[in-house]
Amino acid sequence: MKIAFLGPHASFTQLAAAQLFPDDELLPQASILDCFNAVENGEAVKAVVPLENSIEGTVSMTLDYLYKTPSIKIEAEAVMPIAHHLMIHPENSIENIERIYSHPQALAQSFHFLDTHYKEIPKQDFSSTAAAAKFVSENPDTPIAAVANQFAANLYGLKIINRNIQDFEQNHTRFIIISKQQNKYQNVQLETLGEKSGMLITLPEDHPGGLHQVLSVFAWRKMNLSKIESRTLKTGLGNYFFFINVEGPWQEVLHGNALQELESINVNVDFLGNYKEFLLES
Ligand SMILES: O=C(O)C(=O)C[C@]1(C(=O)O)C=C[C@@H](O)C=C1
Repeated sequence: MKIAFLGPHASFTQLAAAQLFPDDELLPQASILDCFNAVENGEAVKAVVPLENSIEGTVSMTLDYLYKTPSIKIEAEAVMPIAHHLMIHPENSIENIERIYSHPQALAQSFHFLDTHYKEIPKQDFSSTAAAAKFVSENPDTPIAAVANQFAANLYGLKIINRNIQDFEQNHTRFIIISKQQNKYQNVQLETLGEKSGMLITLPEDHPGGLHQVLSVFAWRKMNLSKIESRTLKTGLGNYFFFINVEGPWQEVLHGNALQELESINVNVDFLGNYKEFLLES
């Protein structure tokens, strides 16, 4: 089976995908959008993409494409510890470094470290941590560094200058498996952390108590929400959709009726699936 992931090789997303799909063919993609497109056009059956980080919060691109591509659902979540290292080409010296490249999430997760120790050096966004490491390895004559993981340093032959530069010790990223089927991904080798449902909700129009009405549908059924995040609809300031997680197994009648009740008050619901959350190794 073909599994797309945000590449290139040695990205954090690949480390997650390799643990979730050890026997499948992993297809590196240049961006999160390309991962969604690969699933949408059938080039890959599933994809692994980042959804949320414990320091930096939601990966907004993933949320946006979940909203924009209603045919794509979630099969599982997987949480992985994240450790960032600053690395250079072994022929270079850190004293000469003029620019630090990485994925915006990684630069943000290491912001205070980089600001304290390398304040004067400009930081530049790259499509992934691994792409930044690869670029550094391919340009030995350019005085640049990358923030990436240990596997990227090994694969691209880079020298680690500073280890574990993430600003908080507890740094975890939540990845999701997306696909067009509403299959339940199972894996008895991995530790299961829990079960939840994901949905995207759009309110009909702005009116007093609109969100309260939605929340009350969950509240009186004792459906526990573990996440609610608003994201701009891009149709004008103040227009949002909501990503909601409901904890626990899906109960057809009770929970199914909740969705019907939401639709009866003209709330648009895109149910993304009921799925398990797994724990991965770093
Ligand atoms: O750049 C990578 O290596 C990725 O896999 C992306 C990503 C992200 O978007 O959150 C994944 C995990 C880390 O949080 C940093 C970057």
